[in-house]
Amino acid sequence: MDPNIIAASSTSNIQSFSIQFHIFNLLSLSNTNPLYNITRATNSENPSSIKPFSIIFPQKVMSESNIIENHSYPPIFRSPFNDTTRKLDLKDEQGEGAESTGTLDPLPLPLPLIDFQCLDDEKLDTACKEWGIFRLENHGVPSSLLRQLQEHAKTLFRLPFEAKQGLAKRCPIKYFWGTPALTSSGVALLRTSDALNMDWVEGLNVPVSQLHQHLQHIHHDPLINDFRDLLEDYRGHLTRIASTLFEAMINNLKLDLQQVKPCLDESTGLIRVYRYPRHTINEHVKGLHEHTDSSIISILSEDQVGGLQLLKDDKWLKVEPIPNTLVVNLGDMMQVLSDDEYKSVKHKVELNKNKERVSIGYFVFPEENTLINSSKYKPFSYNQFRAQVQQDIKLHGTKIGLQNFKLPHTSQTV
Ligand SMILES: O=C(O)CCC(=O)C(=O)O
Ligand SMILES: [Fe+2]
Repeated sequence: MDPNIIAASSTSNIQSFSIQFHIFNLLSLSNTNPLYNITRATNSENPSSIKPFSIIFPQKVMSESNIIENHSYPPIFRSPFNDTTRKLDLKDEQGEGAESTGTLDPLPLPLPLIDFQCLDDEKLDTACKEWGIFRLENHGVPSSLLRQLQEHAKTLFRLPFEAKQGLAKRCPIKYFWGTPALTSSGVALLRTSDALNMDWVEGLNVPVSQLHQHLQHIHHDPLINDFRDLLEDYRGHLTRIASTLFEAMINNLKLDLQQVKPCLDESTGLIRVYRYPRHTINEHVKGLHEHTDSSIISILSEDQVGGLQLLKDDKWLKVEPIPNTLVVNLGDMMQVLSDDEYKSVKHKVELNKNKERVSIGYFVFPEENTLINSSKYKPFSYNQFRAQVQQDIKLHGTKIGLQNFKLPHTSQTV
């Protein structure tokens, strides 16, 4: 057994008593019932199975910040409290788990670097064809804005889980966890209770059109007001960046900009703020499982922890975080628009063993009812595509995506 593990239920253990007392005090600061918070964690999906406070607590994660972090996580992510994860821990002890974030720890490979101030069309075209993802520098988003967004996001994520779940009322910022696949009202589409198959991520979903509508409302929590203002500022920058990149790509593809303009509809923009918990279990647990984005363009800013990986030539490659740069990837809709010349890149997020990670994604889509024409796919609207994806997730637990729309004579995928 791991020597760092103690039984917190042992009353003779002075250290464990002081930890219980400390947790009690910390959680009493919030409006939630601290005992409820702790005991409920024994079975997150079934609150009726509340058990007394009797947990195994690894000493190495006992700092104050860890305790705050733990009670802010969705219960199933609080690994020391969780039966499922104990089973997984045992696998680790038996050598089946891995110390690293994957059995094959991929090498970092520099992404193509695009200078937004002097856009090089040829370089951009090659990056879109060969990679479907690139790094953007000199994008004009102030580093102070990126820093403030990260700081505010971290503060919000550290709120108790129950407080985050209550965010929804009269607020465009909605909390989710366990899957980023949401209905248009922001509710999780399908969340498995299986720890191995869920996405170990929690997030805030912000449709930018709603951000606009709520700008005049004063939320009772100044933290939310400030965060909303920062997001609005960020939205302005990202719509500018997305539309400039889109125009350059359309130009490179020799398409008629006027005709395809509705394929980038600013009002469809979504901002997703994610927190990935630290890695505590084994390499099978993912922050986000392998997927492609459904968007036209996705733009990511991240802290310095890292975890994003992309599939290139059948190999997983690590994306290294570089301060003040953005990572841009193309989504399924851009692949269709380009007749498969550009790639909707497969990617995933691995968890870090020691640190949690915060990233902020911006996703923009075609106008809902515009038909997207391509020689490789039957014509469809983004509305139809999204409905199909949602149906596939409900029926098969996973997105099938573009394969559903491919014309028979072009079954080769990129
Ligand atoms: O957090 C990240 O690095 C990636 C997020 C992502 O892939 C997504 O939201 O689709
Ligand atoms: Fe993604």
